[in-house]
Amino acid sequence: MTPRTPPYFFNTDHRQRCLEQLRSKATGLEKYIYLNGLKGRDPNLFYEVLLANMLEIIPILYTPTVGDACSNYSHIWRRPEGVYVTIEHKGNISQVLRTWAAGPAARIAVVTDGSRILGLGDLGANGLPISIGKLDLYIAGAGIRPTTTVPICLDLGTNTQKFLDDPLYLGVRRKRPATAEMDEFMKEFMEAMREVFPQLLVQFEDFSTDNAFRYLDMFRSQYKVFNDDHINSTGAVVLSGFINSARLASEAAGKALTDHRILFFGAGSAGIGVAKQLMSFFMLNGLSEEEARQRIYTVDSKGLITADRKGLQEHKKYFARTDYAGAPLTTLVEIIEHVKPTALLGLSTIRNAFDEDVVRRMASLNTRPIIFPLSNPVSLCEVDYEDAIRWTNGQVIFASGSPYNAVEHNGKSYEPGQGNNMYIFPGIGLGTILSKAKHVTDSMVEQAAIALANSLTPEEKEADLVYPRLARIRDLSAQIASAVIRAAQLENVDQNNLLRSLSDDALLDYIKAKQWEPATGQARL
Ligand SMILES: O=C([O-])CC(=O)C(=O)O
Ligand SMILES: [Mg+2]
Repeated sequence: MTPRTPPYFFNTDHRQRCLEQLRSKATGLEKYIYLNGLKGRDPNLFYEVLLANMLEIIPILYTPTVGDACSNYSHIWRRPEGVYVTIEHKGNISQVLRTWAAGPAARIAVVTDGSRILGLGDLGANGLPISIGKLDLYIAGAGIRPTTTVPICLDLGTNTQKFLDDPLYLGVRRKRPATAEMDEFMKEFMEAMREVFPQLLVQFEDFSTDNAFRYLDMFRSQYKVFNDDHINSTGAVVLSGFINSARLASEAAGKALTDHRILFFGAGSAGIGVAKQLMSFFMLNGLSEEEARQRIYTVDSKGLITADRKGLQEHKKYFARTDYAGAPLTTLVEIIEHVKPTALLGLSTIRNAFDEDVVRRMASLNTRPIIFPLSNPVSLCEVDYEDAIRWTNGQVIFASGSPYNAVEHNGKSYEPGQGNNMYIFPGIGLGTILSKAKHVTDSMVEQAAIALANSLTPEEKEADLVYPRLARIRDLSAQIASAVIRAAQLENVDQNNLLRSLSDDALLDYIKAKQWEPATGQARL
């Protein structure tokens, strides 16, 4: 028998009680566990509390605390809350997927193989919370119905010995398979996904970078799929923040937008992927591809990447400089002196790589230096916001991958930007779902970035922000979705003709009307 709701429930606000319980927890991880329990007990209430308190709760369910949740998942695990497809399921993957209740109603899956969770490396089966956290953002941020979401972790083993030795490790106790075996698994997986969830959009998340590129290439024209990391969403979100930052910096310096020079610290496929996306900034401002390429410099652990370096990896060749022939430039300060960048972007996962010397050099070269330390979570960030503000006397235009609080400096309050893909992927997903697009194209991603850049309110511009306030994420997601839908229509990949006949205003209203809301406390009782 279900116990009766106690009478006091009716005249007190249980959401307030939940918040108090949440706030009583001492650590981020405890807060995560509390929220997870709440979601298990009463999902509707969980989403009500989340929607009303997004700024407080998103950093717990998502970056940075989700990083701790993943690292410790085998130890904090309470109940099944997603699909594990393991390497041992090969041959039977569709049967495993059928165990998820959504079935044909499913619209969106976030799929990780746990091999590169944030900047934390190979976490194996502990990666599932990243899929769950992203889907909670789809639900809260874009208004996707919770019952149509599918969090998936592909458990193919892990190469992290610590987990293989952990008696409580949740995953399959083996090393990761060779490429050919994994490719076969992925092909069966994608085919099974289509069979079981015919309307599904798949977001690949935190695959190790080589695989991220390979699987996107392999599946993109066949299935509805995109990559949330540097290849698609992160590139788009950085492009968007850069468009607004460059405007602020150019206004302050009285220089043309095309004069910017961007230095990328970190030339893994993340750095190179974002660099390629940032070329659109210059091309949107009228430069040729070659001119755009010339405005980008890349740095790896050996220093400035030049074309004459022996044994240069393939993915680093495109941006390798041919205009420098001196002795190799190895320290970041030296490189900054040589390049004179207007913007410094970090995708290195090296904590504090942008030290005082580096930041002060950037400030001495630029009235308003653009500094984006993008590595996640905070423990891997290249520079803390407070330091960047102090060392530039408040002049820095800053966006980090992980969230920072506002900072007081000389009696003034400064707000950081968060250049995190969470601004973009909910809108890309919503637009793709509503337009019933067959594929997610580059142009849909680029238009999402431009829509985000254009979404600043006069008040946000006045406050010098480069990203809109996260509290508006539902509205932002609707605007982004609208741009994504129009791009899908232009490329003829959409399959919802009704939307073609709508004016822009009517389309926005249509999108907003589709956004799911949890029932309010009163309505549920
Ligand atoms: O999850 C985040 O905060 C951003 C992201 O996709 C990553 O760092 O891989
Ligand atoms: Mg990611």
